[in-house]
Amino acid sequence: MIKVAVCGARGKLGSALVAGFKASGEIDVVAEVDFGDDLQAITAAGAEVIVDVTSPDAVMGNLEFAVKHGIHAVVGTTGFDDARLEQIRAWLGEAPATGVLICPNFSIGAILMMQFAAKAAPYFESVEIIELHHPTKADAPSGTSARTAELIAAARLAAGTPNAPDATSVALEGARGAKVEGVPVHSLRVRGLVAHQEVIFGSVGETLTIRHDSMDRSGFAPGAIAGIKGVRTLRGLTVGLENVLDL
Ligand SMILES: NC(=O)C1=CN([C@@H]2O[C@H](COP(=O)(O)OP(=O)(O)OC[C@H]3O[C@@H](n4cnc5c(N)ncnc54)[C@H](OP(=O)(O)O)[C@@H]3O)[C@@H](O)[C@H]2O)C=CC1
Ligand SMILES: O=C(O)C1=N[C@H](C(=O)O)C[C@H](O)C1
Repeated sequence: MIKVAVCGARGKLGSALVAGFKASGEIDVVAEVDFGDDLQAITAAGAEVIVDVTSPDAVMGNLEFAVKHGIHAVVGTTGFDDARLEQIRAWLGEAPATGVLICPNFSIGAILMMQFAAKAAPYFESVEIIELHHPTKADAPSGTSARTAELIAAARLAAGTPNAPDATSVALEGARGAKVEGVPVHSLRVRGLVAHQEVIFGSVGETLTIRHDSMDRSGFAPGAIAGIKGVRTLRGLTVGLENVLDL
């Protein structure tokens, strides 16, 4: 049994993960921490790994605590940028035996969707992403869509794929989405949705749409467990659950 503390344990994702971890028989949830709770509960319980699923406002403080105490961290919280990643690397420089694994998406299906999108990316002229989420989400675009755009852009750059055609010369602000590494990302926030994404590719005469749907947050638990197992062998900062999966 791996001793795990969950930060954000009473949230939508956190409560689903705690239930999944307890049902797995592989994870011992030794601390369930939420807003206002003392982080010392994590060290007192002897946690080997912290799973952070809080908010963009809270996650950096929790990670600083984890790294300072030499506790590995698996991060489901989104809203990261280069400056935040650089800060985490700096903390980890002082804790060379500790690993932090940032997972913009824990769902195995979403990881495969991103991999398939990266594979398809050089073969089409156009690519745009639509991400659809519940309206209580803090960050836009989603961490998954930003990561997908980065993977697509890297694959197109490596293959020498030209920029996508776009004749737009007059547009309302936001009409063409947010550009992440040059890939337009369109964010929808709709009551009733959980987490969904479409990557739409096109060339003359054909399109390819790759879609993933999270219907229930229980679907995030198996990937989070793989992250917990994997992070114990990692050192430093790793971005992407695919790095600990045998895909
Ligand atoms: N990687 C993945 O696969 C997924 C990632 N996410 C990401 O996970 C994060 C959480 O999402 P979701 O569960 O929907 O959000 P919720 O708001 O439902 O849950 C967040 C929880 O964290 C608590 N919290 C806030 N600050 C702290 C703190 N300092 N210490 C401990 N707990 C704190 C909140 O408390 P309070 O409500 O009192 O503020 C709340 O209970 C988001 O960043 C989201 O994008 C979500 C789903 C999947
Ligand atoms: O906030 C959510 O709900 C989700 N957040 C993650 C993201 O920003 O990509 C993962 C998933 O899409 C659910």
